[in-house]
Amino acid sequence: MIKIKNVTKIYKTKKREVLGVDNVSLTIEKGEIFGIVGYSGAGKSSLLRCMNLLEEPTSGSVIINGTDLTKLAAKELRKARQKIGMIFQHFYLISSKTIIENIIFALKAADYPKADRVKRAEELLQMVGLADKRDVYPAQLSGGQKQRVGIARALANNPDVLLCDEATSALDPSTTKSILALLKNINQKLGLTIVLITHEMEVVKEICDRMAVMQEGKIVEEGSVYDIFAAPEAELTKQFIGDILQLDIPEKLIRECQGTIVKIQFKGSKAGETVVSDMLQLYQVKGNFLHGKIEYIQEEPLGIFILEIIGEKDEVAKAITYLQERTGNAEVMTVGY
Ligand SMILES: Nc1ncnc2c1ncn2[C@@H]1O[C@H](COP(=O)(O)OP(=O)(O)OP(=O)(O)O)[C@@H](O)[C@H]1O
Repeated sequence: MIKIKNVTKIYKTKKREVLGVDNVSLTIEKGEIFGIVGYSGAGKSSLLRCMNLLEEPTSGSVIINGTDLTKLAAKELRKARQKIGMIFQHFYLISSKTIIENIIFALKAADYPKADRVKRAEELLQMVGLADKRDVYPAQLSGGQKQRVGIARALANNPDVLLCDEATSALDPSTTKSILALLKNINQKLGLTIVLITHEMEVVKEICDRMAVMQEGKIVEEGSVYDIFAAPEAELTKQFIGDILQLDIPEKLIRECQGTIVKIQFKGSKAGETVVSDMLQLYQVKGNFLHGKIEYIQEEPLGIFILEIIGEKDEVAKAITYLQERTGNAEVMTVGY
């Protein structure tokens, strides 16, 4: 559906050249929600804006539904762009127009039949839960409501793709959740492909199917959100995930532990299994839970527990081997005995 092939974007300023996107290739399937994560300056916006040619790639191609946008003449490109909606962190609503007028404006720009514009705009407001705000001005709306208008406007022309540029970064956590839920709902109802860029791993965890991590213009890791959370490979990805899955235990508690401290990670259905109680029955050891949590990613559990194991050296070693075999992911943090 979206194929990015060897896209490079170099910005030429008076003094120097800046490499925004560095030879990125990426395929995003129809109907999926794809997240691109990275710190500020990583090249996320540049890459996203190359997807609808708001930024023209210096080299490489952007193929959407089989059409290479980089090869289109201006008129054809305008037409192709109508099938790519976009929402922004700062909404960009027209302050002198009411909510419905904002949407009608977008319909007009896309040559939507005049007689049907009001009906279509009302339908869109209904879809984003703002039917009652039809005639108010943007200044009278909260940030979350403004973003809902932004979404309605982006959907005006029945796009196939929705590009989201830090769409929730200006919103508080609970409004963020409601906007993400709306995006997910639209994705499922309309089969819309959504690409979002964010610096918040929480956003990706909440709604994305697959993701890529960007650094210095390049993609350093790519895969399903669950697999990346369960086993991140790149150092940067580990940092991002650490913010969510970090289990901090006070130093004092670690010092006071006599046993061996082990961190265990459970994937999928194993998160609910009785691995630890089985281990306690099989080996002459005692166990204390020091910390633990289960995150649900794509509705699949990913559990992390920190456990103190106390007993004779050999028994502890056997118990740890057992945990390793059962979970595939048991890491000794400090050795006790
Ligand atoms: N119009 C421009 N002119 C010159 N350099 C630019 C331009 N736009 C972006 N850059 C540079 O390209 C690099 C990538 O920027 P980009 O905005 O794509 O990153 P980002 O990951 O989206 O960061 P942020 O979240 O801060 O926007 C940065 O070094 C940035 O300074």
